[in-house]
Amino acid sequence: MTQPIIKLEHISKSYGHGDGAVTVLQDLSLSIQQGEFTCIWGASGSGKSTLLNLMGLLDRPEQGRITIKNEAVLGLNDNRLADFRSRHLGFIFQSFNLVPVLSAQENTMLPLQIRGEADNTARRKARDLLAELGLERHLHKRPDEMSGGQRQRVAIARALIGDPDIVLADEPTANLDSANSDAIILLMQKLNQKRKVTFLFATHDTHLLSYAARSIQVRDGRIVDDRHNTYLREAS
Ligand SMILES: Nc1ncnc2c1ncn2[C@@H]1O[C@H](COP(=O)(O)OP(=O)(O)OP(=O)(O)O)[C@@H](O)[C@H]1O
Repeated sequence: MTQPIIKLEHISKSYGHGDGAVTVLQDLSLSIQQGEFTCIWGASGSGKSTLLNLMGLLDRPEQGRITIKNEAVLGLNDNRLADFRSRHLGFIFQSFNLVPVLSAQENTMLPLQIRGEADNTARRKARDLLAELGLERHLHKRPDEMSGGQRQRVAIARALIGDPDIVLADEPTANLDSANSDAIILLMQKLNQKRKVTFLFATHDTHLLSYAARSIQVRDGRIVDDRHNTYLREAS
């Protein structure tokens, strides 16, 4: 088997200090292969967001090793960590996290502008990607002029615009109705297959498990089940 794109080894994470400390993840180890489409699921409070935040380098564990793309990332200082994150990782959040005063196109091009890419190149790439996601008629709309499903598509475009190796999505469908939830997961699945981007999404919605090639169940900060899905639901 090839080297995993993400490797967590004996990770522990707690919040708070002293007597008030709560251990959320305990001695957790996990490997994700390049190109996998994985769902992390479990009840509210089981530790899914904490796990995703550690893999996304948004937080650090007290113990353990994290290796992403062969880099021992916990050894990086904050600047190099931020640089690694912007080059290799994309994020999608349940509340979309779009900038309210910017259009769909401007929201999408933001990560490229932060990287210093020329404005007209960033604008063109954002337009092409939004068109690929079916939003060609909404380029100039602000988030409050779009539906929840459309906003989440813009958020997906923003996560993908920088060509990340890995996209991490925390409850990406929590604010969507069930038809839009299915459509968003199918879109992520299609992008995973077409672009070979590694996708991980966290959910408490077991209905979405059938779309994931691999599902990992977390309970009380531990992995209690990890399986590959042989009857994958795909777009027809
Ligand atoms: N910043 C924090 N400070 C203190 N406790 C926290 C913090 N973040 C999370 N926790 C606690 O850690 C545990 C795991 O939380 P986490 O958000 O990872 O779970 P989750 O499975 O993603 O839940 P949800 O589906 O509700 O988002 C919970 O008991 C939560 O209360």
